Amino acid sequence: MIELRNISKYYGSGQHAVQAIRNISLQVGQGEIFGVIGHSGAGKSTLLRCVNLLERPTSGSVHVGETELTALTERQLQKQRRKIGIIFQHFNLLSTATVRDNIAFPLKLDKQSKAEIRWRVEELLQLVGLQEHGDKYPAQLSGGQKQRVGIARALANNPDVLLCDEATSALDPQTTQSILSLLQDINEELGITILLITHEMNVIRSICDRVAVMEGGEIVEEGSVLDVFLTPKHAVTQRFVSENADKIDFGAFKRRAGGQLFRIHYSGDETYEPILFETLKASGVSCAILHGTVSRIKHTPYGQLVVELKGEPSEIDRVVAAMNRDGLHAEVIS
Ligand SMILES: Nc1ncnc2c1ncn2[C@@H]1O[C@H](COP(=O)(O)OP(=O)(O)OP(=O)(O)O)[C@@H](O)[C@H]1O
Repeated sequence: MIELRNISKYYGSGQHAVQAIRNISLQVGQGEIFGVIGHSGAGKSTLLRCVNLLERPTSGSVHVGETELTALTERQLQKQRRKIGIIFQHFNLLSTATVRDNIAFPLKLDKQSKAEIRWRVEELLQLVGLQEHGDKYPAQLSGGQKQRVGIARALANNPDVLLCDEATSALDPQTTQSILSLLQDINEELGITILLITHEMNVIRSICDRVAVMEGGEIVEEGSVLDVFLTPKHAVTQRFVSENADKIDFGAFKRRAGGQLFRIHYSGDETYEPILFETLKASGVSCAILHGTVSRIKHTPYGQLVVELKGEPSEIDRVVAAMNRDGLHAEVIS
């Protein structure tokens, strides 16, 4: 649905030119939620704005659906842009217009009839859960409600693609989750492809299918969220993941004499299988659980245990090998 081919972007020229994007190629499939994560200045906003040509790449081509946007005239581009909705960190609402008028704005630009606009605005208000607030002004709304207006406005022309520019960065954690759920519902129910940029791993973990990690204008790592989150390879990715992972203070665990510490990871179906219990039952090894979590990466459960195993070393080796064979990932800590 979205394809960026070898795009580079310079701001300015000559000695003072800044290269914000360095030869990036990226593909986002239809119906995917694709996240781009990076620290401030990594080039995320520039990348996102290149997708609808709010920023024109200095070189390379941008394709959305069947159309190469970089080959269009300004007039043709205006028409194609209606198929690409965008929402912003600071909502960008018209402060002097009501919620209804904000949502109606792109429909008026599209010269739709008054009756059509009225009908569509009510439908969108319902979709984003703002039926009661249509006559209010943005200043009378909470941050989460303002972003719902932004989403309704972005969806007004039935776009194929929704671009989200740090859409939850100005919101508290609870409101963030409600907006992320709304985006996920929109993706699943309307089939809209979503490309979002964020500096929060939590956003990626909650709703994205795939992720690209940006640093210095380049993509340094890309893959399914599950793979990137569970086995991050690049140092930048590892930092993002560790900021979001639950911290374990290994020094705090009281050990029994002769005990050995292991960390056990699990994800997907294995999370709900009694593999640990069954493996231990058949052995002479005892187990104390010192720490445990089950979380979710989008729809996939994953988690980790820290356990202390005690028994004959050869029996412990056998237990660990059996767990690894049966779908857990056990590694010795000490
Ligand atoms: N309009 C501009 N003119 C000149 N330089 C710019 C412009 N916009 C961005 N840059 C520079 O391009 C680089 C990438 O910026 P960009 O805003 O794309 O990064 P970002 O990852 O989105 O950062 P942030 O999260 O802080 O917005 C930075 O070095 C930035 O200073």
